[in-house]
Order: sequence, then C-alpha cells, then structure tokens
Amino acid sequence: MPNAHTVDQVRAAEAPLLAGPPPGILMQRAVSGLVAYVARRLGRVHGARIVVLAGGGDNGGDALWAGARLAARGARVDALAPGRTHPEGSAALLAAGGRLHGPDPAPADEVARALVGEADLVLDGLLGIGGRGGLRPAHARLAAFAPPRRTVAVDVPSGVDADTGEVAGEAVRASATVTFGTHKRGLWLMPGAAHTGPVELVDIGLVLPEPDLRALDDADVAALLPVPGAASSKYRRGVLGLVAGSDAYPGAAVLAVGGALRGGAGYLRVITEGRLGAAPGDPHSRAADLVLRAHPEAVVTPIAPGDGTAMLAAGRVQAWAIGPGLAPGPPVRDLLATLLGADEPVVVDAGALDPLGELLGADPAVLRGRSAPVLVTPHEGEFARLTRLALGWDPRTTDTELARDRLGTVRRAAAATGATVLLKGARTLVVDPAGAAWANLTGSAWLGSAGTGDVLTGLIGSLLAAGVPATLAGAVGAHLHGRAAERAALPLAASDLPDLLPRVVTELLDGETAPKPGHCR
Ligand SMILES: NC(=O)C1=CN([C@@H]2O[C@H](COP(=O)(O)OP(=O)(O)OC[C@H]3O[C@@H](n4cnc5c(N)ncnc54)[C@H](OP(=O)(O)O)[C@@H]3O)[C@@H](O)[C@H]2O)[C@@H](O)CC1
Ligand SMILES: Nc1ncnc2c1ncn2[C@@H]1O[C@H](COP(=O)(O)OP(=O)(O)O)[C@@H](O)[C@H]1O
Ligand SMILES: [K+]
Repeated sequence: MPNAHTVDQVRAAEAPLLAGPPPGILMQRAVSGLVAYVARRLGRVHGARIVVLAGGGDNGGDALWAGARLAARGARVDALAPGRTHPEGSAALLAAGGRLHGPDPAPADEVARALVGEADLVLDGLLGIGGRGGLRPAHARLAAFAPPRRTVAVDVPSGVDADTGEVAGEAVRASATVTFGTHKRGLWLMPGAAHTGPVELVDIGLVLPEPDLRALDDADVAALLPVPGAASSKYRRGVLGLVAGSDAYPGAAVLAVGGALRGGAGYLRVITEGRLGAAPGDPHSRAADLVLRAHPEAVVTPIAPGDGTAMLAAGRVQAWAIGPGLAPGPPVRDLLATLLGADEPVVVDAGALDPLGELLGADPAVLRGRSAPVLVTPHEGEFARLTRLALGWDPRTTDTELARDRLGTVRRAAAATGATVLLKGARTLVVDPAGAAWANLTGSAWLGSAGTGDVLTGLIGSLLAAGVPATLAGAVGAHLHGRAAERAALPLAASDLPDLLPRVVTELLDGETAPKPGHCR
C-alpha cells in the first residue's frame, strides 16, 4: 500500500538517523537511488549531457552529489545556481570535473537556455521539502527553463508545496519525480500532482509513523474486491438500489447501471423517475425503457417523481445510490430524505447533491443520527455548491481553498457534514468524517468526459451493497474506474467503461492468486 506523509512526519523520521553517525548517510542513500534512476533512464551515462538546477539546501545537495557521481562516470554536467550552493555537493561536483555556473555572477539567461536546450536530462534540485511559499524570482527564472519532457524532479518538483500540493507561481514540470523515504503528500494532491510525472520512491531507511494519506495499489484492491463464495447467492452478494434517470436524462441511468452491474452486486434494483402512465399508479419512464434494452438483468421500477413509498416498496436492498440523471428539486429531496431515514449506506451524486445540501442546510445533524455511512461524490463545481448549501461556504473561497489545500478543505467538509466525501477529478480524494484519507493514483485525463461519473456512482454503489466500508468502496471504485480508463481505446467514451471493467477485475484477481516469487504450491 503506497503511503504519503507530511513534511513534519518526514523530518521527525529523519531526526534519529541524522543524529547518529556516519554524517550524510541519508543524503548518500538518496543520491544512490537518484543516480540509479538517471542511469536506467539514460541508458548510457558516458557522454550524456546533464544540467543540475541547484538550490541552496539539501535538495540542491542531492542534485549536486548526483551530478558529481554522473560526471565521474563520464557525463558532462553543468550546474546552474541561483544563489548559494550546498558546500559539499558543489565541491564534489567540481572535483569530479563538473562545472558550476553562478551564483556570482548569476548564470545569464542565454547560458541557461543553451545548456538546458542541449541537455539530455535536467535534474531539478532547486527546492525540496524545505521550500516555503512561491519560488523566489531567481529560482523561478531557472524553473521556467526546465523542459518538462527531459526534467527529473529531485524529491519534489520545485515550486510545488510538498505538504499541500499548492503551486504558488512558477513551478517545475517534470517527466518523473524521484522522491526519498516516502511519498510527500503534495505529490498526490492537485494542482501539484500535475507537475510530478510518475513518482519513483527511493528507500532511505526511514522508520515512518501512520501515514496522513494513503493510496491503494492493485494488490490491495484485489484483496478488497468482494468475490462470491460457495455459499453466495444473488441476495447474499448484496442488493443495490439505484435511483437514477429521468425522462429528461435517461442515459445517465444506463451508464450508472453499467457501472453497477460490473461492480459485482448480486442483484440490482433500479428506480427511475417517470410520468404517470395511462392507468393510475402505472408510471412509465424513458429511462426504464433504455435501461432494460441495454441491461435486461436489471430489475426496474418506474416511480412518479418524489414517490418515496413506491421507491422503498421496490424491495429490500443493502445499499442505495441516488443521483445520476435526476434533476435537483423537491421530488429528489423527498426521495433522498426517505433514504436518509432508512439506515442503509447511501452514495449521493449528481442531481441528488444539491438536495442533500439543502437537507443539511436545514438540519446540519441530518447525517449524524444514522449508523450507516453517506458517501457523496461531487466534482469540484458540485463540491462548491454542496458546501454552500450545506455549510454556507462562499464558492469563490472554496475554489481558492481547494487550490491552496485540497486535502485540508475536503477534510473540513467531511467533518462538518458527517459525510464521507469523494472529490472527483485528477487524483480523486476520498475522506471520511474522522479525516482518514485516500488518494486515487489510477486514471487519465481522458476520463474528463460526460457520463464517466455516472459509471463510477453505480460501481461504488455495488461495492457498498457487497459490504465494502464506505471509504474503501470509494477508493476501490475510483481505482477500478481509473484502471478501466487506462485500458480504453482513445478517445474514451463513458459507455466504454463498464465493458472494460471485467478485464480489469480479472487481471487483478489473477494477479492476486498468481504464485508469488519463491512461493511453491
Ligand atoms: N528528509 C529526509 O529524510 C531527506 C532529505 N533529503 C533532501 O533534503 C531536502 C530538504 O532539504 P532542506 O531542508 O535543506 O530544504 P530544501 O528543500 O533544500 O530548501 C531549503 C533551501 O531553499 C531555500 N528556500 C526556501 N524557500 C524558498 C523559496 N520559496 N524559493 C527559493 N528558495 C527557497 C532556503 O533558503 P533560505 O530560506 O535559507 O535563504 C534553503 O536554501 C529534501 O527535499 C531532500 O531532497 C535527502 O538528502 C536525504 C533524506
Ligand atoms: N483530468 C482528469 N484526470 C483524471 N480523471 C479525471 C479528470 N477529469 C475528470 N476525471 C474523472 O472523470 C470522472 C468525471 O465525473 P463527473 O464530473 O461526475 O462526470 P459526469 O457528471 O459527466 O458523469 C470522475 O471519475 C473524475 O475523477
Ligand atoms: K526539487
């Protein structure tokens, strides 16, 4: 399970190792990992041209020492320093035949541009976990020269806040980040996460406390996936009640049902909103027609808008998902209030989010009396609206806060509402009311297309119905959804995702059951 820690946690973990001899051991471990990565990436070190961007702290020290070791192996290494440099690092570089440009006189823009332009690789050692605030002008100038495809960030892309992921001004964009000891929280949090490229972790022997932010890997997800056993039946595997689709938005129900069926629920009851048909009490809905045509295994009950009694009469379920394709308004609020009055886990998405905000605004304790969790799945815009309606937050401030401290902001919303919050986007976050937090590391920007969120809601609903706890259901659902997207033909369309899930699940389960190296059976 990948973990991410705060800067304070990293500093506390390094302290005992820094206190004992031999001096510099942590830096040399970090440098060994960095050099190994660079050598693997370049293929051939001898003759390679490397530029080191060297800040004045230990991050610059790492990069300069790596430069020295690469120079000793025949690379041509030029270091650009905007200010004072790490004394031992710069001495080692010069002794190995590398060149140092700056700080006095500062490297001219033309020199920096020419060196970086010719470089096979740029090592960004301007700033690591000791950075505070936006990059100073001389650092920012050099950061702007770093070519994203040929830049490797040392520990953290300079200009990205290692704790919060905030990017205040210029920041290096890297094609990869080699980080030391543990993932820093800011590497997993937007907007900083967009600057890292793939993150390579180098073990430097830190003994770390419980992480502040976690992620699941494939093996974790395989272990958490509900798999039927010999005694399972469609009911025992979990029944999901999915309230989705209206005459105005019938397609969202089809997508959510697709996600739910491939999420592994044993039985799916779909409640769609429609008009009353010719006969009294006989509602008809476009969504029901579309769902049944696409997914005959779903059991569909059309209800008149807001008819909570008809919704519950559809039958018992182990979890509910509500929202895709529903138009926010009093009828949806009534349905949601009915569901909150029952005590099954509920996923609330899309058209049910504003109604939830209104219910919370009227009664901030509406979720506190429940023993079963409520998981909300907003994207950023929906999050700003939900927190306005529920908590009175100003949406413009919320946008700023999300950019400044995304995890902290979601934690505050979860604690104040009593809901588990899954904030969608690149690096989806899932945070429960007590603050436990997961970041999703799968997926691609191709997911930013209409309807993909509906698939996710159905998928998470299924996992909840199968008994996966809410936070993990969110994290597992986001992981699978992202893996499906990674396998999609491009450009991806939302309706491709359900069909890709079986391959993802099969691969995960095969990986889990495959013999481990050295394991005989
Ligand atoms: N922890 C570990 O286990 C290990 C850590 N290791 C490495 O150490 C790194 C941390 O090193 P660190 O503490 O020296 O901090 P670092 O990031 O180099 O920055 C300090 C320098 O930056 C400056 N500065 C500050 N803000 C600035 C700004 N906005 N814009 C511009 N400049 C700014 C500040 O200047 P000052 O304020 O003092 O004038 C000072 O010179 C860590 O990321 C990792 O790479 C590994 O070697 C081994 C294991
Ligand atoms: N840039 C991105 N990178 C990765 N995933 C993204 C990105 N943009 C959006 N997504 C994902 O795409 C999905 C979009 O969901 P949502 O906004 O609810 O769409 P819709 O309402 O149209 O179904 C979410 O799972 C989100 O995490
Ligand atoms: K850096």
